[in-house]
Amino acid sequence: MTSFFTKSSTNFTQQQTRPRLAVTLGDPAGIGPEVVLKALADPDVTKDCHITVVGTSALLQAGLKSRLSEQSLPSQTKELSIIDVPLDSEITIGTGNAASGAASFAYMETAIARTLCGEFDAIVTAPIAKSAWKAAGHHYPGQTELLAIRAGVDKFGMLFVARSPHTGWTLRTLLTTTHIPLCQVAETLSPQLMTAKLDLLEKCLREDFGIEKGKIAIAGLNPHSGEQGQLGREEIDWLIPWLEQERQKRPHLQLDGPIPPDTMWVKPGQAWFGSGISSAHDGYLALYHDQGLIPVKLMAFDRAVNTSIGLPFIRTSPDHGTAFDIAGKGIADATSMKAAIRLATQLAYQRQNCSS
Ligand SMILES: NC(=O)C1=CN([C@@H]2O[C@H](COP(=O)(O)OP(=O)(O)OC[C@H]3O[C@@H](n4cnc5c(N)ncnc54)[C@H](O)[C@@H]3O)[C@@H](O)[C@H]2O)C=CC1
Ligand SMILES: NCC(=O)COP(=O)(O)O
Repeated sequence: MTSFFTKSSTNFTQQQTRPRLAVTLGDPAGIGPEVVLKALADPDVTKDCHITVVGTSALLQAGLKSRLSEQSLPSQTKELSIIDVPLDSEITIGTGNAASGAASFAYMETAIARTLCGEFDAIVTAPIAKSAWKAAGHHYPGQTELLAIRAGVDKFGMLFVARSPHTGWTLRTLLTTTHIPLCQVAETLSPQLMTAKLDLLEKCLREDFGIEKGKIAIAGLNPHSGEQGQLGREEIDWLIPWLEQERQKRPHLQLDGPIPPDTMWVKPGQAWFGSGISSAHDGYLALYHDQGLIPVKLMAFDRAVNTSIGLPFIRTSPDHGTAFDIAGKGIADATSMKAAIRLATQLAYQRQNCSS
């Protein structure tokens, strides 16, 4: 199995228990059911974990009967373990709306409640449409925030993890702010928020990826990190002083920054495509959604995994969305969903190792 881990072993032993994963179907009008079925048909993805699908059984049956069944899929849904969440209203494939939003929200609530009761070690979520949740009356910026609220945590993060198929190097990008309008980014960023995210990233590198003395790159906000105040003052006013304080507090870490946001991605790009792994960082702290996710998706759209850190359980998800434009056509690529299941499995084994 492809490993996301740089140092720790991923050779699972007989003594270890296969992690129990709840896999939600996401928005049923999107490609979620398709990528879940395709992932579950791959024995390399399923061999080290026990998967229970949380979603609408009838949808999976329909998926198996449709042209999706021309692909490699589990031969029958009875081979799958499913928690059936029936639909209240009919779904139109390719159209996210109140009905599809109500369904994907119900899948999440079911998976979260059962995980909090101890039934699962991890939740793997297929994508939802935030607008469909809103249409159904559920006002959350996304699944990450719902998970954090239900788990009762206020310090949590959205981390994207991807392993290069070219070099084996792993890109880890944490977003400081996530689903807010761009015009609110500067006012939302603060030294306190940055410290909270750095705490999460340091802990995650250490506990989940076995990296004790991490090298972390921190982006600037403005072009050229403000060009000494000429192109924006956030770096001078608080980002550089904050970073200096953090360097004193965390001498075991190498904290580089604020790195001009455009050039920050040159070294990871080289490490991803074939040169210069040694000068790349173990973690990248981006200040806002698109600053972090444009490079992630350029390098690794087909395989990056969105991981929620800071929760009392593991949660992973593919990096892509509902892809309504191709839903029902049988052409969705399940590589990122497979990577999400693999990473959840590996994190669960890693946590078993830590607690034994
Ligand atoms: N984790 C989650 O729940 C996420 C949900 N979304 C939601 O998805 C919805 C659509 O977002 P978009 O920005 O359009 O991004 P998207 O990822 O759904 O689609 C972008 C483009 O990539 C293609 N694509 C996406 N996944 C693919 C796959 N597995 N195989 C082949 N092609 C694929 C689509 O056909 C489309 O052309 C939005 O409502 C957004 O909020 C977006 C990202 C993550
Ligand atoms: N762009 C990332 C994203 O939309 C993740 O959303 P969610 O997993 O919090 O629903």
